[in-house]
Amino acid sequence: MSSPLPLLRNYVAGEFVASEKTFPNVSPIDGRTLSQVCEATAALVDRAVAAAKSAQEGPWAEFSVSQRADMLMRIADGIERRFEEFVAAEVADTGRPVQQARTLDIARGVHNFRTFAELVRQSGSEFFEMRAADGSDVFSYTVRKPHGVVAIISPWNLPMLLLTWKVAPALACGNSVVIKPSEDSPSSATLLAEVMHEAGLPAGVFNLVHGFGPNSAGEFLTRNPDVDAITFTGESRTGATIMKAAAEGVRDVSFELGGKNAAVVFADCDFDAAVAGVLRSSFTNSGQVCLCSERVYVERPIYERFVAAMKAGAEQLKIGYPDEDGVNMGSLISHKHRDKVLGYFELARSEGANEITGGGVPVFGDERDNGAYVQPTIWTGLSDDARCVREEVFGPVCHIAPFDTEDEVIRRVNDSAYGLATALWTRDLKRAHKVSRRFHVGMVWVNTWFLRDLRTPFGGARLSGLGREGGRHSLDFYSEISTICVNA
Ligand SMILES: NC(=O)c1ccc[n+]([C@@H]2O[C@H](COP(=O)([O-])OP(=O)(O)OC[C@H]3O[C@@H](n4cnc5c(N)ncnc54)[C@H](O)[C@@H]3O)[C@@H](O)[C@H]2O)c1
Ligand SMILES: N/C(=C\C=C\C=O)C(=O)O
Repeated sequence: MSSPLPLLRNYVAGEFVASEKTFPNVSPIDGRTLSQVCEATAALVDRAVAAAKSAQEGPWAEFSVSQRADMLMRIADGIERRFEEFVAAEVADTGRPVQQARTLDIARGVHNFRTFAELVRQSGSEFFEMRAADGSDVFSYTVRKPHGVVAIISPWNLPMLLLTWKVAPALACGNSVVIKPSEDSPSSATLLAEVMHEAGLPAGVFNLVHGFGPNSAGEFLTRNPDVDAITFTGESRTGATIMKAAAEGVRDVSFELGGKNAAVVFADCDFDAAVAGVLRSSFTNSGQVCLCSERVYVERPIYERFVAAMKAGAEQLKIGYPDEDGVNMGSLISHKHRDKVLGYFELARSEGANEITGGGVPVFGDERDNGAYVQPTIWTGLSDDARCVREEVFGPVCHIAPFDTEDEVIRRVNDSAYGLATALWTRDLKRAHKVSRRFHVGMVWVNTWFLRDLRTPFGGARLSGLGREGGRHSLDFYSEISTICVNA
Protein backbone atom coordinates (compact mmCIF):
# COMPACT_ATOMS: atom_id res chain seq x y z
CA MET A 1 0.00 0.00 0.00
CA SER A 2 1.73 3.23 -1.14
CA SER A 3 1.81 6.07 1.41
CA PRO A 4 -0.62 8.94 0.72
CA LEU A 5 0.77 11.79 -1.36
CA PRO A 6 1.71 15.02 0.45
CA LEU A 7 -1.10 17.58 0.48
CA LEU A 8 -0.09 21.18 -0.30
CA ARG A 9 -2.50 23.42 1.56
CA ASN A 10 -3.47 27.08 1.40
CA TYR A 11 -2.40 29.43 4.18
CA VAL A 12 -5.08 31.91 5.30
CA ALA A 13 -5.23 34.10 8.43
CA GLY A 14 -2.28 32.30 10.00
CA GLU A 15 -3.63 28.76 9.44
CA PHE A 16 -3.03 26.04 6.88
CA VAL A 17 -6.34 25.27 5.15
CA ALA A 18 -7.14 22.26 3.01
CA SER A 19 -9.73 22.34 0.21
CA GLU A 20 -12.13 19.70 -0.96
CA LYS A 21 -10.95 20.11 -4.54
CA THR A 22 -7.32 19.25 -5.28
CA PHE A 23 -5.18 19.01 -8.38
CA PRO A 24 -2.06 16.89 -9.00
CA ASN A 25 1.45 18.32 -8.96
CA VAL A 26 3.21 16.26 -11.65
CA SER A 27 6.97 15.80 -11.94
CA PRO A 28 8.38 17.06 -15.27
CA ILE A 29 11.30 14.68 -14.76
CA ASP A 30 9.41 11.42 -14.98
CA GLY A 31 5.68 12.19 -15.02
CA ARG A 32 5.06 10.92 -11.48
CA THR A 33 2.47 12.69 -9.29
CA LEU A 34 4.45 14.32 -6.49
CA SER A 35 1.66 15.77 -4.37
CA GLN A 36 -1.94 16.91 -4.38
CA VAL A 37 -2.54 20.65 -4.23
CA CYS A 38 -5.57 22.20 -2.51
CA GLU A 39 -7.39 24.48 -4.95
CA ALA A 40 -8.74 27.50 -3.10
CA THR A 41 -12.39 28.28 -3.66
CA ALA A 42 -13.70 31.79 -4.33
CA ALA A 43 -14.89 31.86 -0.72
CA LEU A 44 -11.43 30.95 0.59
CA VAL A 45 -9.80 33.61 -1.62
CA ASP A 46 -12.26 36.15 -0.19
CA ARG A 47 -11.36 34.98 3.33
CA ALA A 48 -7.67 35.46 2.52
CA VAL A 49 -8.26 39.01 1.27
CA ALA A 50 -10.41 39.80 4.31
CA ALA A 51 -7.67 38.46 6.62
CA ALA A 52 -5.09 40.57 4.81
CA LYS A 53 -7.30 43.63 5.13
CA SER A 54 -7.94 43.18 8.84
CA ALA A 55 -4.24 42.56 9.45
CA GLN A 56 -3.74 46.16 8.38
CA GLU A 57 -5.56 47.21 11.54
CA GLY A 58 -3.73 44.74 13.77
CA PRO A 59 -0.22 44.46 15.29
CA TRP A 60 1.42 44.74 11.85
CA ALA A 61 0.30 48.35 11.61
CA GLU A 62 2.27 49.10 14.80
CA PHE A 63 5.54 47.73 13.39
CA SER A 64 8.10 50.49 12.78
CA VAL A 65 10.11 50.46 9.54
CA SER A 66 13.02 49.00 11.46
CA GLN A 67 10.84 46.30 13.05
CA ARG A 68 9.52 45.36 9.59
CA ALA A 69 13.12 45.18 8.34
CA ASP A 70 13.99 42.93 11.30
CA MET A 71 11.04 40.69 10.39
CA LEU A 72 12.30 40.40 6.80
CA MET A 73 15.73 39.41 8.13
CA ARG A 74 14.05 36.73 10.28
CA ILE A 75 12.26 35.42 7.19
CA ALA A 76 15.55 35.34 5.26
CA ASP A 77 17.15 33.41 8.12
CA GLY A 78 14.18 31.04 8.14
CA ILE A 79 14.60 30.28 4.44
CA GLU A 80 18.33 29.80 4.98
CA ARG A 81 17.69 27.34 7.83
CA ARG A 82 15.51 25.26 5.49
CA PHE A 83 17.61 25.97 2.40
CA GLU A 84 17.93 22.37 1.22
CA GLU A 85 14.18 21.77 1.65
CA PHE A 86 13.53 24.76 -0.62
CA VAL A 87 16.08 23.44 -3.14
CA ALA A 88 14.41 20.02 -3.13
CA ALA A 89 10.94 21.56 -3.54
CA GLU A 90 12.00 23.79 -6.44
CA VAL A 91 13.86 20.97 -8.20
CA ALA A 92 10.97 18.51 -7.77
CA ASP A 93 8.44 20.95 -9.26
CA THR A 94 10.59 22.18 -12.15
CA GLY A 95 13.21 19.54 -13.00
CA ARG A 96 16.02 22.14 -12.93
CA PRO A 97 19.61 21.28 -12.02
CA VAL A 98 20.16 21.24 -8.25
CA GLN A 99 23.15 23.53 -8.68
CA GLN A 100 20.96 26.18 -10.34
CA ALA A 101 18.30 25.92 -7.63
CA ARG A 102 21.02 26.40 -5.00
CA THR A 103 22.99 29.26 -6.59
CA LEU A 104 20.14 31.12 -8.30
CA ASP A 105 16.60 30.36 -7.20
CA ILE A 106 16.82 29.84 -3.43
CA ALA A 107 19.90 32.01 -2.95
CA ARG A 108 17.97 34.90 -4.51
CA GLY A 109 15.02 34.13 -2.25
CA VAL A 110 17.21 34.83 0.78
CA HIS A 111 18.89 37.78 -0.94
CA ASN A 112 15.58 39.39 -1.91
CA PHE A 113 14.42 39.55 1.71
CA ARG A 114 17.78 40.83 2.99
CA THR A 115 18.02 43.42 0.21
CA PHE A 116 14.62 44.93 0.89
CA ALA A 117 15.11 44.79 4.64
CA GLU A 118 18.15 47.04 4.26
CA LEU A 119 16.63 49.21 1.51
CA VAL A 120 13.57 50.05 3.58
CA ARG A 121 15.61 50.56 6.74
CA GLN A 122 17.84 53.10 4.97
CA SER A 123 15.05 54.70 2.97
CA GLY A 124 14.30 58.28 3.95
CA SER A 125 11.63 60.44 2.47
CA GLU A 126 11.57 63.76 0.65
CA PHE A 127 11.63 67.27 2.20
CA PHE A 128 11.12 70.61 0.44
CA GLU A 129 11.24 74.21 1.64
CA MET A 130 9.75 77.26 -0.03
CA ARG A 131 8.59 80.76 0.85
CA ALA A 132 4.93 81.62 0.34
CA ALA A 133 3.84 84.90 -1.26
CA ASP A 134 3.13 86.32 2.22
CA GLY A 135 6.75 85.59 3.18
CA SER A 136 5.98 82.66 5.48
CA ASP A 137 8.11 79.55 5.38
CA VAL A 138 6.51 76.44 3.90
CA PHE A 139 7.86 72.97 4.67
CA SER A 140 6.69 69.97 2.66
CA TYR A 141 7.65 66.37 3.30
CA THR A 142 6.49 62.95 2.15
CA VAL A 143 5.50 59.88 4.11
CA ARG A 144 5.27 56.32 2.79
CA LYS A 145 2.25 54.30 3.84
CA PRO A 146 1.24 50.79 2.73
CA HIS A 147 -1.41 50.42 0.03
CA GLY A 148 -3.06 47.80 2.25
CA VAL A 149 -3.73 44.45 0.52
CA VAL A 150 -1.38 43.47 -2.34
CA ALA A 151 -2.19 40.54 -4.64
CA ILE A 152 0.94 38.79 -5.89
CA ILE A 153 0.53 36.43 -8.84
CA SER A 154 3.68 34.61 -9.88
CA PRO A 155 4.85 32.24 -12.65
CA TRP A 156 6.47 28.81 -12.69
CA ASN A 157 9.79 29.59 -14.37
CA LEU A 158 11.73 30.95 -11.37
CA PRO A 159 9.13 30.27 -8.69
CA MET A 160 10.95 31.25 -5.47
CA LEU A 161 13.05 34.03 -7.01
CA LEU A 162 10.09 35.78 -8.58
CA LEU A 163 7.66 35.25 -5.70
CA THR A 164 10.07 36.67 -3.10
CA TRP A 165 11.05 39.51 -5.47
CA LYS A 166 7.52 40.79 -4.84
CA VAL A 167 6.69 39.54 -1.32
CA ALA A 168 9.82 41.09 0.25
CA PRO A 169 9.23 44.72 -0.80
CA ALA A 170 5.47 44.42 -0.30
CA LEU A 171 6.00 43.40 3.35
CA ALA A 172 8.89 45.85 3.76
CA CYS A 173 6.44 48.65 2.96
CA GLY A 174 3.90 47.41 5.53
CA ASN A 175 1.36 45.79 3.21
CA SER A 176 -0.45 42.50 3.74
CA VAL A 177 -0.18 40.07 0.83
CA VAL A 178 -2.23 37.32 -0.79
CA ILE A 179 -0.01 35.26 -3.06
CA LYS A 180 -1.15 32.97 -5.87
CA PRO A 181 1.80 30.94 -7.17
CA SER A 182 1.66 29.08 -10.45
CA GLU A 183 -0.26 25.80 -10.46
CA ASP A 184 2.89 24.29 -11.98
CA SER A 185 5.18 25.24 -9.08
CA PRO A 186 3.27 25.16 -5.78
CA SER A 187 5.87 23.61 -3.48
CA SER A 188 8.34 26.38 -2.62
CA ALA A 189 5.48 28.85 -2.04
CA THR A 190 3.95 26.42 0.45
CA LEU A 191 7.28 26.12 2.25
CA LEU A 192 7.51 29.92 2.31
CA ALA A 193 4.17 30.02 4.15
CA GLU A 194 5.66 27.68 6.77
CA VAL A 195 8.64 30.01 7.17
CA MET A 196 6.33 33.02 7.56
CA HIS A 197 4.43 31.11 10.24
CA GLU A 198 7.66 30.15 12.02
CA ALA A 199 8.97 33.73 11.83
CA GLY A 200 5.95 34.92 13.79
CA LEU A 201 4.54 37.22 11.13
CA PRO A 202 1.15 38.39 12.50
CA ALA A 203 -1.78 36.32 11.20
CA GLY A 204 -3.27 37.61 7.97
CA VAL A 205 -0.19 39.53 6.82
CA PHE A 206 0.89 36.71 4.51
CA ASN A 207 -1.72 34.51 2.80
CA LEU A 208 -1.31 31.81 0.15
CA VAL A 209 -4.05 30.52 -2.16
CA HIS A 210 -3.36 27.76 -4.66
CA GLY A 211 -5.15 27.37 -7.95
CA PHE A 212 -5.26 28.33 -11.59
CA GLY A 213 -5.95 31.57 -13.40
CA PRO A 214 -9.28 31.97 -15.18
CA ASN A 215 -12.30 31.06 -13.04
CA SER A 216 -9.98 29.97 -10.25
CA ALA A 217 -7.91 31.52 -7.46
CA GLY A 218 -6.02 33.88 -9.78
CA GLU A 219 -9.10 35.51 -11.23
CA PHE A 220 -11.00 35.48 -7.91
CA LEU A 221 -8.08 37.36 -6.37
CA THR A 222 -7.71 40.02 -9.06
CA ARG A 223 -11.44 40.68 -9.07
CA ASN A 224 -11.74 41.09 -5.29
CA PRO A 225 -12.55 44.78 -4.67
CA ASP A 226 -10.59 44.78 -1.39
CA VAL A 227 -7.31 44.16 -3.21
CA ASP A 228 -5.54 47.53 -3.31
CA ALA A 229 -2.68 46.70 -5.71
CA ILE A 230 -1.76 43.84 -8.04
CA THR A 231 1.72 42.76 -9.03
CA PHE A 232 1.86 40.11 -11.73
CA THR A 233 4.58 38.21 -13.51
CA GLY A 234 3.65 36.07 -16.46
CA GLU A 235 2.57 36.08 -20.06
CA SER A 236 1.72 39.35 -21.75
CA ARG A 237 -1.77 38.25 -22.68
CA THR A 238 -2.45 37.25 -19.07
CA GLY A 239 -1.24 40.66 -18.02
CA ALA A 240 -3.78 42.30 -20.32
CA THR A 241 -6.55 40.18 -18.79
CA ILE A 242 -5.49 41.07 -15.27
CA MET A 243 -5.25 44.74 -16.20
CA LYS A 244 -8.93 44.66 -17.17
CA ALA A 245 -9.82 43.09 -13.82
CA ALA A 246 -7.67 45.64 -11.97
CA ALA A 247 -9.35 48.49 -13.81
CA GLU A 248 -12.57 47.72 -11.88
CA GLY A 249 -11.66 49.77 -8.83
CA VAL A 250 -8.66 51.49 -10.41
CA ARG A 251 -5.94 49.48 -8.57
CA ASP A 252 -2.19 50.01 -8.95
CA VAL A 253 -0.61 47.35 -11.18
CA SER A 254 2.96 46.28 -11.82
CA PHE A 255 3.56 43.82 -14.64
CA GLU A 256 6.65 41.81 -15.57
CA LEU A 257 5.66 40.09 -18.79
CA GLY A 258 6.98 38.22 -21.79
CA GLY A 259 9.99 38.89 -23.97
CA LYS A 260 11.66 38.04 -27.28
CA ASN A 261 15.08 39.22 -26.27
CA ALA A 262 18.07 39.78 -28.55
CA ALA A 263 21.75 39.12 -28.09
CA VAL A 264 23.96 41.30 -30.32
CA VAL A 265 27.51 40.10 -31.01
CA PHE A 266 29.97 42.46 -32.70
CA ALA A 267 33.04 41.11 -34.50
CA ASP A 268 35.37 42.87 -32.02
CA CYS A 269 33.95 40.93 -29.04
CA ASP A 270 35.88 38.58 -26.79
CA PHE A 271 34.80 35.61 -28.90
CA ASP A 272 34.98 32.83 -26.30
CA ALA A 273 33.27 35.01 -23.68
CA ALA A 274 30.51 35.89 -26.15
CA VAL A 275 29.92 32.25 -27.07
CA ALA A 276 29.78 31.22 -23.41
CA GLY A 277 27.54 34.19 -22.63
CA VAL A 278 25.07 33.53 -25.44
CA LEU A 279 24.97 29.81 -24.60
CA ARG A 280 24.00 30.89 -21.04
CA SER A 281 21.46 33.45 -22.20
CA SER A 282 19.88 30.95 -24.64
CA PHE A 283 19.80 27.75 -22.57
CA THR A 284 19.78 28.66 -18.86
CA ASN A 285 16.80 27.03 -17.11
CA SER A 286 16.03 25.31 -20.43
CA GLY A 287 15.39 28.75 -21.93
CA GLN A 288 12.57 29.35 -19.44
CA VAL A 289 13.78 32.76 -18.28
CA CYS A 290 11.97 35.87 -19.49
CA LEU A 291 15.39 37.44 -20.10
CA CYS A 292 16.69 34.62 -22.33
CA SER A 293 18.00 35.43 -25.83
CA GLU A 294 15.79 33.81 -28.47
CA ARG A 295 17.17 36.15 -31.17
CA VAL A 296 20.92 36.32 -31.75
CA TYR A 297 22.44 38.81 -34.22
CA VAL A 298 26.12 38.32 -35.12
CA GLU A 299 28.27 40.71 -37.15
CA ARG A 300 28.93 39.00 -40.50
CA PRO A 301 32.74 38.57 -40.29
CA ILE A 302 32.41 36.16 -37.37
CA TYR A 303 28.94 34.79 -38.16
CA GLU A 304 29.85 31.31 -39.50
CA ARG A 305 32.48 30.79 -36.78
CA PHE A 306 30.00 31.88 -34.10
CA VAL A 307 27.24 29.53 -35.34
CA ALA A 308 29.71 26.62 -35.34
CA ALA A 309 30.85 27.45 -31.81
CA MET A 310 27.24 27.72 -30.59
CA LYS A 311 26.42 24.36 -32.19
CA ALA A 312 29.39 22.73 -30.46
CA GLY A 313 28.47 24.36 -27.13
CA ALA A 314 24.80 23.35 -27.33
CA GLU A 315 25.73 19.76 -28.14
CA GLN A 316 28.05 19.65 -25.12
CA LEU A 317 25.25 20.62 -22.73
CA LYS A 318 24.48 17.75 -20.37
CA ILE A 319 20.73 17.15 -20.14
CA GLY A 320 19.53 14.93 -17.34
CA TYR A 321 18.50 14.38 -13.77
CA PRO A 322 18.75 17.48 -11.55
CA ASP A 323 21.37 15.93 -9.27
CA GLU A 324 23.58 14.38 -11.96
CA ASP A 325 27.20 15.55 -11.89
CA GLY A 326 27.82 18.26 -14.47
CA VAL A 327 24.18 18.48 -15.60
CA ASN A 328 23.47 21.89 -17.09
CA MET A 329 19.98 21.47 -18.47
CA GLY A 330 16.87 19.91 -16.98
CA SER A 331 13.36 19.36 -18.26
CA LEU A 332 10.79 21.96 -19.21
CA ILE A 333 8.10 22.67 -16.62
CA SER A 334 5.37 20.41 -18.01
CA HIS A 335 4.20 18.23 -20.88
CA LYS A 336 1.82 21.02 -21.87
CA HIS A 337 4.67 23.50 -22.16
CA ARG A 338 6.83 20.94 -23.95
CA ASP A 339 4.08 20.46 -26.52
CA LYS A 340 4.07 24.24 -27.05
CA VAL A 341 7.85 24.29 -27.57
CA LEU A 342 7.78 21.24 -29.88
CA GLY A 343 5.06 23.04 -31.83
CA TYR A 344 7.49 25.86 -32.47
CA PHE A 345 10.17 23.35 -33.49
CA GLU A 346 7.71 22.07 -36.11
CA LEU A 347 6.71 25.60 -37.13
CA ALA A 348 10.36 26.56 -37.65
CA ARG A 349 10.78 23.69 -40.07
CA SER A 350 7.68 24.79 -41.96
CA GLU A 351 8.98 28.39 -42.00
CA GLY A 352 12.19 27.15 -43.64
CA ALA A 353 14.64 27.21 -40.74
CA ASN A 354 18.03 25.53 -40.98
CA GLU A 355 18.04 23.34 -37.87
CA ILE A 356 21.70 23.65 -36.80
CA THR A 357 21.18 21.37 -33.81
CA GLY A 358 18.35 19.91 -31.71
CA GLY A 359 14.74 20.24 -32.78
CA GLY A 360 13.46 17.21 -30.95
CA VAL A 361 13.30 15.22 -27.73
CA PRO A 362 16.29 13.47 -26.12
CA VAL A 363 15.84 9.70 -25.66
CA PHE A 364 17.06 8.46 -22.29
CA GLY A 365 15.70 4.91 -22.35
CA ASP A 366 14.43 5.27 -18.79
CA GLU A 367 11.68 7.00 -16.71
CA ARG A 368 12.82 10.41 -18.00
CA ASP A 369 11.20 9.52 -21.31
CA ASN A 370 7.95 10.17 -19.37
CA GLY A 371 9.25 13.63 -18.49
CA ALA A 372 9.15 16.93 -20.38
CA TYR A 373 12.62 17.16 -21.91
CA VAL A 374 13.56 18.76 -25.23
CA GLN A 375 16.89 19.20 -27.00
CA PRO A 376 18.69 22.55 -26.97
CA THR A 377 17.99 23.90 -30.45
CA ILE A 378 19.56 26.44 -32.78
CA TRP A 379 18.01 27.81 -35.96
CA THR A 380 19.39 29.95 -38.76
CA GLY A 381 18.00 31.12 -42.09
CA LEU A 382 14.62 32.47 -40.96
CA SER A 383 13.37 35.88 -42.06
CA ASP A 384 12.80 38.61 -39.47
CA ASP A 385 9.07 38.19 -40.15
CA ALA A 386 9.00 34.51 -39.25
CA ARG A 387 6.76 33.71 -36.29
CA CYS A 388 9.64 31.84 -34.65
CA VAL A 389 11.65 35.08 -34.71
CA ARG A 390 8.78 37.22 -33.39
CA GLU A 391 6.89 35.07 -30.89
CA GLU A 392 8.16 34.03 -27.45
CA VAL A 393 8.89 30.26 -27.45
CA PHE A 394 10.12 30.18 -23.83
CA GLY A 395 12.27 27.09 -24.42
CA PRO A 396 15.94 26.19 -25.07
CA VAL A 397 16.12 27.69 -28.55
CA CYS A 398 17.61 30.64 -30.40
CA HIS A 399 17.75 31.90 -33.97
CA ILE A 400 21.10 33.27 -35.16
CA ALA A 401 21.21 35.83 -37.99
CA PRO A 402 24.09 37.90 -39.46
CA PHE A 403 24.14 41.71 -39.60
CA ASP A 404 26.41 44.27 -41.26
CA THR A 405 25.96 47.66 -39.60
CA GLU A 406 25.09 49.16 -36.20
CA ASP A 407 22.02 50.94 -37.57
CA GLU A 408 20.78 47.71 -39.17
CA VAL A 409 21.09 45.63 -36.01
CA ILE A 410 19.51 48.34 -33.82
CA ARG A 411 16.56 48.53 -36.20
CA ARG A 412 16.14 44.74 -36.21
CA VAL A 413 16.45 44.41 -32.42
CA ASN A 414 13.78 47.11 -31.96
CA ASP A 415 11.48 45.51 -34.56
CA SER A 416 9.58 43.59 -31.88
CA ALA A 417 6.31 43.84 -29.95
CA TYR A 418 8.37 43.18 -26.81
CA GLY A 419 11.03 45.27 -25.08
CA LEU A 420 12.48 43.48 -22.07
CA ALA A 421 16.26 42.90 -22.32
CA THR A 422 19.22 42.91 -24.72
CA ALA A 423 22.68 41.39 -24.23
CA LEU A 424 25.46 43.19 -26.15
CA TRP A 425 28.94 41.75 -26.78
CA THR A 426 31.69 44.15 -27.89
CA ARG A 427 35.09 45.30 -26.68
CA ASP A 428 34.36 48.86 -27.82
CA LEU A 429 32.73 50.37 -24.72
CA LYS A 430 32.21 53.72 -26.45
CA ARG A 431 30.07 51.88 -28.97
CA ALA A 432 28.40 49.90 -26.14
CA HIS A 433 27.19 53.07 -24.39
CA LYS A 434 26.02 54.61 -27.66
CA VAL A 435 24.23 51.52 -28.99
CA SER A 436 22.72 50.41 -25.66
CA ARG A 437 20.62 53.52 -25.21
CA ARG A 438 19.09 53.03 -28.67
CA PHE A 439 17.51 49.66 -27.78
CA HIS A 440 13.81 50.02 -26.80
CA VAL A 441 14.13 47.70 -23.82
CA GLY A 442 14.03 47.84 -20.04
CA MET A 443 17.52 46.42 -19.57
CA VAL A 444 20.78 46.09 -21.52
CA TRP A 445 23.64 43.88 -20.36
CA VAL A 446 27.09 44.56 -21.89
CA ASN A 447 29.55 41.63 -21.97
CA THR A 448 27.44 39.78 -19.42
CA TRP A 449 23.87 38.52 -18.88
CA PHE A 450 21.40 38.33 -15.98
CA LEU A 451 23.90 40.02 -13.65
CA ARG A 452 21.65 41.74 -11.13
CA ASP A 453 22.08 44.75 -8.85
CA LEU A 454 18.76 44.67 -6.99
CA ARG A 455 18.88 48.43 -6.38
CA THR A 456 18.36 49.08 -10.11
CA PRO A 457 14.98 49.37 -11.83
CA PHE A 458 13.83 46.12 -13.45
CA GLY A 459 11.03 45.88 -16.00
CA GLY A 460 10.07 45.94 -19.63
CA ALA A 461 8.76 48.20 -22.35
CA ARG A 462 5.86 47.52 -24.72
CA LEU A 463 4.35 44.04 -24.24
CA SER A 464 7.14 43.16 -21.79
CA GLY A 465 5.73 45.00 -18.86
CA LEU A 466 4.33 47.95 -17.03
CA GLY A 467 6.26 49.80 -14.34
CA ARG A 468 9.63 49.15 -12.72
CA GLU A 469 10.53 47.24 -9.57
CA GLY A 470 13.90 47.10 -7.84
CA GLY A 471 15.54 49.40 -5.31
CA ARG A 472 13.48 52.50 -4.49
CA HIS A 473 11.21 51.73 -7.47
CA SER A 474 9.84 48.80 -5.46
CA LEU A 475 9.40 51.00 -2.38
CA ASP A 476 7.51 53.49 -4.54
CA PHE A 477 5.24 50.85 -6.08
CA TYR A 478 4.45 49.14 -2.76
CA SER A 479 3.75 52.44 -0.98
CA GLU A 480 1.01 55.02 -1.00
CA ILE A 481 3.02 58.24 -0.76
CA SER A 482 1.47 61.25 0.98
CA THR A 483 2.79 64.79 0.83
CA ILE A 484 2.36 66.90 3.98
CA CYS A 485 2.68 70.66 3.54
CA VAL A 486 3.13 72.84 6.66
CA ASN A 487 2.75 76.59 6.56
CA ALA A 488 5.14 77.46 9.42
N1 LIG B 1 9.20 40.02 -17.25
C1 LIG B 1 9.52 39.17 -16.29
O1 LIG B 1 10.24 39.52 -15.32
C2 LIG B 1 9.05 37.76 -16.35
C3 LIG B 1 9.55 36.87 -15.41
C4 LIG B 1 9.15 35.52 -15.47
C5 LIG B 1 8.23 35.08 -16.44
N2 LIG B 1 7.76 35.97 -17.32
C6 LIG B 1 6.83 35.53 -18.36
O2 LIG B 1 5.89 34.59 -17.80
C7 LIG B 1 5.51 33.64 -18.81
C8 LIG B 1 5.68 32.23 -18.26
O3 LIG B 1 5.00 32.13 -17.02
P1 LIG B 1 3.55 31.45 -16.94
O4 LIG B 1 3.36 30.47 -18.05
O5 LIG B 1 3.33 31.02 -15.54
O6 LIG B 1 2.61 32.71 -17.26
P2 LIG B 1 1.01 32.73 -17.16
O7 LIG B 1 0.60 34.07 -17.56
O8 LIG B 1 0.40 31.57 -17.84
O9 LIG B 1 0.71 32.52 -15.57
C9 LIG B 1 1.33 33.32 -14.62
C10 LIG B 1 0.47 33.29 -13.35
O10 LIG B 1 -0.76 33.93 -13.63
C11 LIG B 1 -1.85 33.11 -13.25
N3 LIG B 1 -2.96 33.44 -14.15
C12 LIG B 1 -3.17 32.97 -15.40
N4 LIG B 1 -4.29 33.53 -15.93
C13 LIG B 1 -4.79 34.37 -14.96
C14 LIG B 1 -5.93 35.23 -14.87
N5 LIG B 1 -6.80 35.35 -15.89
N6 LIG B 1 -6.14 35.94 -13.73
C15 LIG B 1 -5.27 35.83 -12.69
N7 LIG B 1 -4.18 35.02 -12.70
C16 LIG B 1 -3.94 34.31 -13.83
C17 LIG B 1 -1.30 31.71 -13.38
O11 LIG B 1 -2.06 30.80 -12.63
C18 LIG B 1 0.12 31.89 -12.86
O12 LIG B 1 0.12 31.89 -11.45
C19 LIG B 1 6.43 33.90 -19.99
O13 LIG B 1 5.74 34.69 -20.95
C20 LIG B 1 7.57 34.73 -19.40
O14 LIG B 1 8.19 35.58 -20.34
C21 LIG B 1 8.14 37.31 -17.31
N1 LIG C 1 12.74 39.77 -11.87
C1 LIG C 1 13.93 39.14 -12.02
C2 LIG C 1 14.17 38.17 -12.97
C3 LIG C 1 13.20 37.78 -13.93
C4 LIG C 1 13.41 36.66 -14.68
C5 LIG C 1 12.49 36.23 -15.65
O1 LIG C 1 12.27 35.04 -15.93
C6 LIG C 1 15.04 39.51 -11.08
O2 LIG C 1 16.20 39.09 -11.30
O3 LIG C 1 14.71 40.23 -10.11
